[in-house]
Amino acid sequence: MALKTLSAKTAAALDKELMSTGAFSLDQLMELAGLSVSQVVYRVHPLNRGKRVLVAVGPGNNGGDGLVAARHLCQYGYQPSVYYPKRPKNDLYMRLAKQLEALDVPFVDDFPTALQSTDHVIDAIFGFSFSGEVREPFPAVIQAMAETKVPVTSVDAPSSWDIEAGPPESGVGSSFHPDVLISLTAPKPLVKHFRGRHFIGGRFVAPGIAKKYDFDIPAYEGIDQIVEVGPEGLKL
Ligand SMILES: NC(=O)C1=CN([C@@H]2O[C@H](COP(=O)(O)OP(=O)(O)OC[C@H]3O[C@@H](n4cnc5c(N)ncnc54)[C@H](OP(=O)(O)O)[C@@H]3O)[C@@H](O)[C@H]2O)[C@@H](O)CC1
Ligand SMILES: [K+]
Repeated sequence: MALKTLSAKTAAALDKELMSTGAFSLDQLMELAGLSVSQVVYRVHPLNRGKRVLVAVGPGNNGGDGLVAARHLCQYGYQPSVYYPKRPKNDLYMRLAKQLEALDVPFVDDFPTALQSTDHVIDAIFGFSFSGEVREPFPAVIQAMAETKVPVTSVDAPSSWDIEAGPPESGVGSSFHPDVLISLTAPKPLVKHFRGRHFIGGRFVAPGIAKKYDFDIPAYEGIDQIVEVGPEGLKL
């Protein structure tokens, strides 16, 4: 049986609820989301496969998850570098960037060049609030991720895919098929077009909230922040 999915609209409503009646702060949710992303990378790409991880960071909370993941990966012994071309002047994102600077994590300006000397990529450009055509400077970044042979892990959604409909039929993103996807709290409808390794993360949802929004909390084991599920979100 396939796991239930959350539309973009429902995912945004759930996010709001977690931070209102759920009493979480955004920092808390992002920390746990980013921690789960770092655990996926550790699972699919252990240190002995190469320590260099390039993180593509977008302007919203999906990007914030990427910044948090970069920090945890650095603490695990990886050598992350961060491409972060659009930096909103928002206290939370500025603090996350500063925490990386304190760890001497390099920020790179040229994504396609950085891609030539990395072992793994994290796509934290857009999540459930993405819509429309990809705007500058991201089309070339998405294209580079589509063409590279380096494995790519996408956070919550393959960036440029429509949250409901999946990959665009033509143009930017139409040939972007990441190797790994981590869906946060629950898969989005686009997952039916995804054929790689699929994980669920974001171990912070109370059963009452999952019931209200009609999705399943996966069976996390032990101290894991992630659960691997099968193609299309089928339970393994
Ligand atoms: N509850 C959970 O599970 C949690 C979820 N979390 C994470 O939050 C993510 C959702 O974050 P989010 O709502 O901030 O939006 P996100 O997807 O990062 O993108 C918005 C940015 O992209 C931009 N943009 C949009 N379209 C564009 C285009 N065509 N071309 C170019 N730019 C475009 C848009 O720009 P704007 O339209 O405002 O100009 C805005 O700046 C979610 O997927 C998950 O990863 C965790 O952090 C916490 C717990
Ligand atoms: K993404």
